Amino acid sequence: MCTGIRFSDGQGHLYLARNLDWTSGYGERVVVTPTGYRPRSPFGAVPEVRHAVIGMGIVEDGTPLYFDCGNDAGLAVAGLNFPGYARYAPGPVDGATNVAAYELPFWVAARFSTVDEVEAALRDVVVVDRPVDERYPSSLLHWIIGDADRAIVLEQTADGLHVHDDDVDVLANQPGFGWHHENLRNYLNVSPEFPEETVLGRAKLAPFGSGSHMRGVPGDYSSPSRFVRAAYVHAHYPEQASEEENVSRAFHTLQQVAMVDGCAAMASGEFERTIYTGLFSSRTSTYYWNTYEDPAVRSVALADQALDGTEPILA
Ligand SMILES: C[C@H](CCC(=O)NCCS(=O)(=O)O)[C@H]1CC[C@H]2[C@@H]3[C@H](O)C[C@@H]4C[C@H](O)CC[C@]4(C)[C@H]3C[C@H](O)[C@]12C
Repeated sequence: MCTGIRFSDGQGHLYLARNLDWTSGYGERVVVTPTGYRPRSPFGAVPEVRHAVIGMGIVEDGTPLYFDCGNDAGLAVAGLNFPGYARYAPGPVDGATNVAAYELPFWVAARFSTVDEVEAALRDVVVVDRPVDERYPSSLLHWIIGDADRAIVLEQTADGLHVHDDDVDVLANQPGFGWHHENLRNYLNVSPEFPEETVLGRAKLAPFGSGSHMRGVPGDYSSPSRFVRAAYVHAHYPEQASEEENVSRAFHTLQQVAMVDGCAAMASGEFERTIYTGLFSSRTSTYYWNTYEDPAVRSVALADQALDGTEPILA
């Protein structure tokens, strides 16, 4: 499973981070796409690269396939599994902006600067089931898209394309965002406060300690539970000022919903684990990540790459 979060430092910078939870990786690396790259966009949705893009992904036959990425304008996006709900058009629709499912993150980051711009462009968009090749059929995803001000969630289901205002800045997997948001109303009782001593019959009861009012925040790895837990931790994390503090914030928050080997099997019997945690910071246009095997955080800054090239760079 996967979980994504968006936040800001209060100084106009975006941080968008995600866990990628799966049984194994795809050989993903940090991929930088320079503005000189000429996209082979199947329906012409990405005619050019207006903004240099950095994120985690693979490069298939010269085409960058991003799992999550950000751009030099401070906009970022992450794709999370949405099986059972995501439904793409079987082919391009006349008069629409047809975006192949695999290029959706790239379409966002290469073309736009703000969530407002993406939201306006989405009015004409149809997400199309056009795989990049036979090796990689379209993945069934939904997407969180964020800038320094806000986040939206994009879901294309049987009844069309939906854009949700993500006012909790969190996304997990199934079911849809609307369900997850409504479900938060089951958790109005949880808070970070230290509980008052209480009286039950003739007994005076004191709390066991701090965190007692968090009782009820679900601890399991299911998507609804991760959504609630991430929303709780994320909403209560105090705003941070420096880049280092915000990087620390992202990794600590996502650690709360990270999957540990051996705990949650898929139908195949293989266990899911957090393959990597990735973070895009618009303050420094840097991608930070760590992996299940190596928890040390590494980083690649866009500014250190040759941004005048014509091919995606495996950084
Ligand atoms: C498996 C990843 C999602 C992880 C996740 O959300 N798991 C949830 C598990 S569960 O259902 O809720 O049980 C997704 C996220 C981004 C996806 C990749 C990106 O979309 C880029 C390409 C797109 C190609 O069509 C398929 C390969 C691929 C390289 C995708 C493989 C895979 O589907 C990825 C890596």
